[in-house]
Amino acid sequence: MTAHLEIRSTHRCFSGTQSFYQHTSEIIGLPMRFSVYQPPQAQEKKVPVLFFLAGLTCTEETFMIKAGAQRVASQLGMMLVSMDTSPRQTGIDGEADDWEIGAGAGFYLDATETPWSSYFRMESYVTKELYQLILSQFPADQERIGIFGHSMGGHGALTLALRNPGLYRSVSAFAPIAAPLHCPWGQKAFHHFLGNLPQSWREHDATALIEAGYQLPALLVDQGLNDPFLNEQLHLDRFEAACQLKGQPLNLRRHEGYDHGYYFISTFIADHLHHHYNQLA
Ligand SMILES: N[C@@H](CCC(=O)N[C@@H](CS)C(=O)NCC(=O)O)C(=O)O
Repeated sequence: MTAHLEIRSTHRCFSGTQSFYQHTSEIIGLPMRFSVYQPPQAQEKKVPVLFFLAGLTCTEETFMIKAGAQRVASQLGMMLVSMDTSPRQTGIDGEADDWEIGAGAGFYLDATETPWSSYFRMESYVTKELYQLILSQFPADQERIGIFGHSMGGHGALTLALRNPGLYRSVSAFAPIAAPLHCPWGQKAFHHFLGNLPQSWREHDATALIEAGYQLPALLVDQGLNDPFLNEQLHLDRFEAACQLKGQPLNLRRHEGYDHGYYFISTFIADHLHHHYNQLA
């Protein structure tokens, strides 16, 4: 069955097309929004696809507006897909009251705890429904699909790729929440969404998954050293140590002076697109 897509807006961009969509998600049970950049090459053939998972407080627009990724995506012929960071207007009490949990903060996992479990199923949404929708309704090359993300979305990119071997053939991250078991953002999200089950927390922690023997394609991770969240929330040192221990290839680049935001991301976005392009070749 072909899902009905409402086109909210569409724009010519670097000879390709930037569009914003809404559809009724079967997995979430509510309308969801996502965005797609189709490079000019997509008019003639199937192209590689990169899913970008954004961070706390972001929407399906943030990456497309702020990262400046379309110029290089147009040159390389890569499709870009981004999605909202959570279900919205679920009716769950207090859903939008706290920017660290709930609306804008779905953490790319399937909640098992009430009341969140009724709607907050971002892992299944991203890895199953949206993935299949992009393959079935866009000129996407199913052999060349990658994933990347920022902060909460960096955590999402790493964990979804780790938990679904073979689904994404290239992976990278900007300032990811790399060991959520050990930081306030992660502990709060896991407590609300997964309850107090230590094993299920470990199954959504990139560092713990690497320690448990899960593997990824060669990784690129960029991190600003002027990022106010680095020490308390991101814990890249733990992730780096796990990768070294397990022989996981990791190119972790630490950049003096850069902070957590999209000025940092836009500076290094071209390197990420080239990383994915080469991995997917
Ligand atoms: N709202 C938070 C900041 C949240 C934040 O930094 N979000 C990051 C992702 S974790 C982001 O990408 N924000 C959107 C933006 O920079 O445009 C605060 O005021 O401290």
